[in-house]
Amino acid sequence: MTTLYEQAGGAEGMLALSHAWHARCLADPVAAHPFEHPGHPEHVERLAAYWGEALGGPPAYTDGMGDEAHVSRMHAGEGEHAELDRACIACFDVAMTDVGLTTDPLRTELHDYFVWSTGRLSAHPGSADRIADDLTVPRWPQPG
Ligand code: HEM
Repeated sequence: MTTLYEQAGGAEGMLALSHAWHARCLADPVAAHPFEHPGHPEHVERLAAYWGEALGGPPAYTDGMGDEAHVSRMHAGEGEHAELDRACIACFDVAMTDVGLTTDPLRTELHDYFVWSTGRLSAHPGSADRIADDLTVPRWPQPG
């Protein structure tokens, strides 16, 4: 079976989508602020590696960049932010169009992955204290 990673253009496709999402967030009045502070200089590349791994590509993220506990903790403790989540999801949909991911079922699969992940990463609004060390990068589609 061809993975979503391959269908979306492999490493190059992930990088293009990550760039497009980041640019769309920065241009959005609601989604911009988390990304305006100076962050990791290779944020876009790291995000692309993570998405690729989650969508069936090689373990480019966990092979030296980080792990799921790190990603979960990075997004935890920010309080409730449903409006921000909706804005980031809308930016993701526009970013897919920007990079030519316009056909179904691929587009819907990627959208569903992003919505699901946003929900998971918003699950610890209070603090990162209860996030375990041994989490694995969740794959999409989920088995079963
Ligand atoms: C409401 C939506 C989201 C917001 C506001 C958000 C915000 C952020 C911020 C501020 C960073 C740090 C950027 C930097 O270092 O410059 C980050 C990093 C990251 N985010 Fe998100 N994020 C969101 C959704 C997601 C989703 C849905 C995923 C995965 C499917 C994800 C995966 C990651 C990864 C892998 C990193 C990089 C970790 C590293 O540097 O090792 N994020 N995010």
